[in-house]
This record gives sequence, C-alpha cells and structure tokens, in this order.
Amino acid sequence: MLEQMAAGWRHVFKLDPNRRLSDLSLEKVCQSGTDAIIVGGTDGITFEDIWKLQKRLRKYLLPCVLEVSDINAIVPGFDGYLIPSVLNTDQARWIHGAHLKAIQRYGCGIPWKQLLLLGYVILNPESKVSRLTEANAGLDEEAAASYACLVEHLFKWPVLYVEYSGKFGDENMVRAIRRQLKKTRLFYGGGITTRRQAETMAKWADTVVVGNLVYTNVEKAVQTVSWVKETNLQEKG
Ligand SMILES: CC(C)=CCC/C(C)=C/CC/C(C)=C/CC/C(C)=C/CC/C(C)=C/CC/C(C)=C/CC/C(C)=C/COP(=O)(O)OP(=O)(O)O
Ligand SMILES: O=P(O)(O)OC[C@@H](O)CO
Ligand SMILES: [Mg+2]
Repeated sequence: MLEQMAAGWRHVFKLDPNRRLSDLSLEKVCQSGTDAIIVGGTDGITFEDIWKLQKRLRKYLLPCVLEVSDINAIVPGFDGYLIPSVLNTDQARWIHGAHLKAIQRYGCGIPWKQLLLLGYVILNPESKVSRLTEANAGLDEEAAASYACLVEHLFKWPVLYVEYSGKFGDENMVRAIRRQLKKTRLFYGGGITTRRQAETMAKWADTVVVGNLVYTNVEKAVQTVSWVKETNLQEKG
C-alpha cells in the first residue's frame, strides 16, 4: 500500500517532466539517499514527457510515484500515484471535480491501493499552482490551523501538504499546522536551498520535498538529504 510506503519518507525529490535534467544530475539525485522520487509539476505536463522521465528513472531502485495533475497525463507503471486535492480554493474542480472525471474515465481500472490522497494547503500566492487553482493563499496562522484540524479530525486524510512552491515558507505557519496533526502526515515543500531552511522545516514536517534546487544547484540539492535526515522531528500533537 502506498500509504505505508510513504510513512517511511523523510526526504523526497520532486522532478518536473517539463524541465531538462542531465543523466549525471539524475544519477546524483537517485543515488543521494533520498527516500523516493515524485514526478510532477503544474504546467506543460504531458504523457510523453512523463513517460520519458519514467524510463530514465527505471534503472534506479528508488520508489517512483507520479503526482497526478492532468487527467491526460497518467502514465502506467509507477510504484504509486499521489492525488492532490486543494483545500484552500473555492474551485470545486481542484477539490474533487477533476477527480470525478478521472474516476468516470478509468472506472474499475484504478489501482486504489496504489493511490495516496494529498490535501494541499497552498500558501505562496505567487506560485503557478496558486494561480491555476485560484487558491486563497493569504491565510493567517489560525486559518491554516483550521485546515489542519479539518484534515486530521473531520476528513481523516492521510497527508496534508503545505505548499510554498518556489518560495521558502513561514516557520510559524508550518508549526501552527503541525500542532493540529497527530495521525495525518505533514509534507512540506517550497524554496529549500540552504541547510538552515532544510533543518527548520524538517523539525515540523514528516516529509520534506525538494524541487527547484535540483535544477539550479544539484550538488546542494543532494546535500539536503542529510540536512533533513539528521534533523529530529518534533513530537506530534
Ligand atoms: C492504468 C492507469 C495507471 C490508470 C490510472 C489510474 C489512476 C492513477 C487514476 C487517477 C484517479 C484520480 C482520482 C486522478 C485525479 C485527477 C486529477 C487531474 C486531479 C486534480 C489534481 C489537482 C488538484 C491539480 C492541481 C495542481 C496541483 C495541486 C498539482 C500538484 C503538483 C504541484 C503542486 C506541482 C507544483 O510543482 P512546481 O514544480 O512547484 O510548479 P511548476 O511546475 O509550475 O514549476
Ligand atoms: O520546487 P520547490 O520550491 O523546492 O518546492 C517543492 C514542491 O513543494 C513543489 O511542489
Ligand atoms: Mg516545477
């Protein structure tokens, strides 16, 4: 089951099929000691690009999952599929609408045990994902904590993903969210480029996601693995 697999992830890299990465950089990323590779992005995502990246990733033993952002770009053969649902938007399409369409299209062909639902709280209003989903990204700590409470106690979803895509986040916000969570796993992603940033978010997030740094400075990206893994996670609840 993907949920059990993800329970062991402390650090993951998110690779964007719409961006170029040399074979050498890919090798460094896959041999870095990270726990898994997420393939995903928001724009220019095509079936063909995902398929090509999947083929290149196959020679490594690392778990590889696809984060689905487009119904026309779901490539078979991944170890699992992450299904985002954006909580802080009023657009039903990004909460459950696209999901219903996918269910209508794939029906009983969906390998349910290989799916993991991610409840997204998007907090960088400048990010592409925020613009795409028309997220209400200007939350204060109290509002952010309410989303966490909703996910933990009412929805009982497996994962809450705090998404600052492209920008390093506010530690106080992440801590406020974390305080509400006991069973729900917390993913943090956004703007990690330094040791201090990696350690800060690794204190509060069960899983730390590193994306852009792979493309701007792969040597540093590889270092984030030990920066995260050597940091003690604060107790939950
Ligand atoms: C045979 C076979 C494999 C069958 C398929 C079975 C299967 C896996 C079915 C899926 C069923 C299902 C329920 C699918 C959901 C479909 C769907 C399109 C849902 C909508 C998802 C969603 C809310 C998308 C909005 C955007 C979003 C939140 C994307 C997540 C990734 C993200 C935040 C990327 C940001 O990346 P970043 O790199 O920072 O940004 P840029 O790319 O812009 O730089
Ligand atoms: O690309 P960065 O800013 O590292 O963010 C990682 C991930 O949360 C993007 O979905
Ligand atoms: Mg990207």
